[in-house]
Amino acid sequence: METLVLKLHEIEAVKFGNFKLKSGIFSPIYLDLRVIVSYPDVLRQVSEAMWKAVEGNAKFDVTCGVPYTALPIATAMALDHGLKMLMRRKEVKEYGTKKAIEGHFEPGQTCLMVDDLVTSGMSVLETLDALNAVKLVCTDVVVLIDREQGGKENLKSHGLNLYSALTISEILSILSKHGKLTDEVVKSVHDFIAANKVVKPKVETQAAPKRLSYEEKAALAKNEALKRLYNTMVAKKSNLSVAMDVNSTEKMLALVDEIGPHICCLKTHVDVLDVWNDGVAKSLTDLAEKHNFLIFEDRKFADIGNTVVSQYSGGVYKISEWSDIVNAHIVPGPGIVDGLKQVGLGQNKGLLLLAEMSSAGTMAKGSYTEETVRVADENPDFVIGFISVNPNSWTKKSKDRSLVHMTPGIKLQKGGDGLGQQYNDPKSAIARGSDVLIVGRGVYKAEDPKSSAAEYQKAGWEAYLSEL
Ligand SMILES: O=c1ccn([C@@H]2O[C@H](COP(=O)(O)O)[C@@H](O)[C@H]2O)c(=O)[nH]1
Repeated sequence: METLVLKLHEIEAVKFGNFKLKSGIFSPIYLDLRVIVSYPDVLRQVSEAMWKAVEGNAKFDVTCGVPYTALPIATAMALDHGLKMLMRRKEVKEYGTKKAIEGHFEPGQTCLMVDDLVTSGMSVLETLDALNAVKLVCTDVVVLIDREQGGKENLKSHGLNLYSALTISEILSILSKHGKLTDEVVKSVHDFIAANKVVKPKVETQAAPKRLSYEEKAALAKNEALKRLYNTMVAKKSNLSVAMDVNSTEKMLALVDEIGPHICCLKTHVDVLDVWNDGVAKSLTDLAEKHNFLIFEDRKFADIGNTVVSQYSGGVYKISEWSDIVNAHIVPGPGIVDGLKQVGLGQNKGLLLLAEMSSAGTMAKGSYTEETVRVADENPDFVIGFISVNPNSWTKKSKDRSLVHMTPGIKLQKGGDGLGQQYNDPKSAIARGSDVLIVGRGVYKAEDPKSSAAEYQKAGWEAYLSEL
């Protein structure tokens, strides 16, 4: 440790003088660990010293560097000890994945936070918030230097154990022993530290808002179809919606009868069927009654208000007569919601807005997704929720916690279909804030669609219960 401290002093990562801090106060010591990236031997010694401080004390699945100074340190530690590492973004991008935490992990895994130094613990607590928001569990933090200004106590009060390779007192005593500091400087630093203890960090952690149960959402719901959906989910212990995208009407009806007991909602694409008439519509609504599920026609309306009125209520399909839920893009502007509402509200129907899509390269993201929240908030009587993929990353902007998130692109095995579809497994989708999982080929193309529906029902429901 002596060699490391002398080296840190030599490269001016630890400096003594009279330094104006961000807070405006003057400090006789200044720590600038950013410079160690220019000294690979020091970087390795630092990461090794930190590893020794935490090794055997903390149990964890992954590590996460606190941006920015600690990122190279965490990387060195990960490389030398074969640790899985995550990175926190300070600025969440408006494009791409919009992830605050980069890297692969599973919700519920434990994460060791890696920082360069701790004063009050504020930056660690900000990272803790970001990690907790994606359901990572954190109990331990490792730093190179504890400034002994109250950070350890503050972190403890948030349930975090702090491990440090060095304290300011140890640095002072090593440098003084080697004649690098006068007694006067040592005393001024001790006095400064004692006089500048930070008892409580100014930023309190924001616990991730508790997820509402389906019963709680039902109680808040302002729309009849939405209330019915949640009540059905609770009664059947199912958050599964099957997308029955087969072309044969006969096969569709037979399969729906088989899987009916396992679903809360059937999703249809009426325009892919080979036969459609009032009799088929009647068979479908009879099955919905027999097995107690709602019907969601995935029509994805995208026209002006006047046109969608006809598309929803008229034509060959007369969608409003047999479906409980439809969906729409907001590309045309709010007039599309007004048009659909004119038809559906009086008949207790509900509308989902396509906030995100599961397909690669989707344009439904960023400010477009956020605009759907605004449109939903303006129509609480008719808009019942969203087609979404990663709702936890943007729903904080919504006032209405009753809204439902229905997520397509679900399969027990992650992957794609070669045509842009991107699959997530039920557990990760629910952890990202989804309420209803939409499964198509995973069920209707399975060897035994009924068993497959039962399997997805169980996986989805267990994932939901584990989040409460
Ligand atoms: O973003 C979206 C919106 C809708 N879908 C529809 O969901 C199903 C998914 O079927 P799989 O066979 O499970 O891929 C299908 O009806 C799509 O039209 C979607 O996938 N993504």
